[in-house]
Amino acid sequence: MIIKVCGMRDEENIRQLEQLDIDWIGFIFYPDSPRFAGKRVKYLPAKIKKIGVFVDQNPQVIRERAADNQLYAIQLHGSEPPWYCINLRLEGYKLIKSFGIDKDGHLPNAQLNAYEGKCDYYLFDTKTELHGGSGEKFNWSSLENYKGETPFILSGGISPEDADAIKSIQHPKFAGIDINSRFEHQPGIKNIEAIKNFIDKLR
Ligand SMILES: O=C(O)c1ccccc1N[C@@H]1O[C@H](COP(=O)(O)O)[C@@H](O)[C@H]1O
Repeated sequence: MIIKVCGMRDEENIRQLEQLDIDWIGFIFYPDSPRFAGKRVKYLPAKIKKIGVFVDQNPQVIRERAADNQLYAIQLHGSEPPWYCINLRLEGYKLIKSFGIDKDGHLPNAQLNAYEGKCDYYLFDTKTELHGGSGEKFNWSSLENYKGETPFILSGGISPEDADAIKSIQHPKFAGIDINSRFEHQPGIKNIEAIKNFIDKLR
């Protein structure tokens, strides 16, 4: 299972996180986020794959942030259309496209079909007025209705109490989790002890 910790921006906090057994670290390059990492992250851990989060931004900005921050993948949280994903993938980027699921757990099936084959991963987040980072969960039982081919990352309000529920997810396309605001002291500053305990329960 891929474990991604998102919304990092503080050098000391990143250095602490890199000691843990995580796979991906996420940096938010959307300036309106309280977790905005700036243009260049101050410290880039060598052994962890670095993911850049963007919201309806100019592809040239994505190219610059990707080059400056050694990004492994681009995570899109806006209304970027399928062709936008195709073009970035043609340039060689791995692509993660986020989809908002409403709290009742209705999957946006027409949208998911439209992006099939155009992304490396889908990311299922809770649909709110924010683009992400709401700390709110959707109804995970709806995941069993996902019949697509693209592997998915589960996101949206995952909290330290969720380890057992995550371990019980059996879906063949379940690839990993993305944790964020529920593991923070304040936006962008993670509670390393809470993340460590959570990973110990998951692994
Ligand atoms: O966290 C943010 O501020 C943010 C802003 C804009 C787009 C995405 C953002 N974060 C992503 O949101 C999900 C869910 O986070 P949470 O667990 O509900 O806090 C996660 O994938 C973050 O990468």
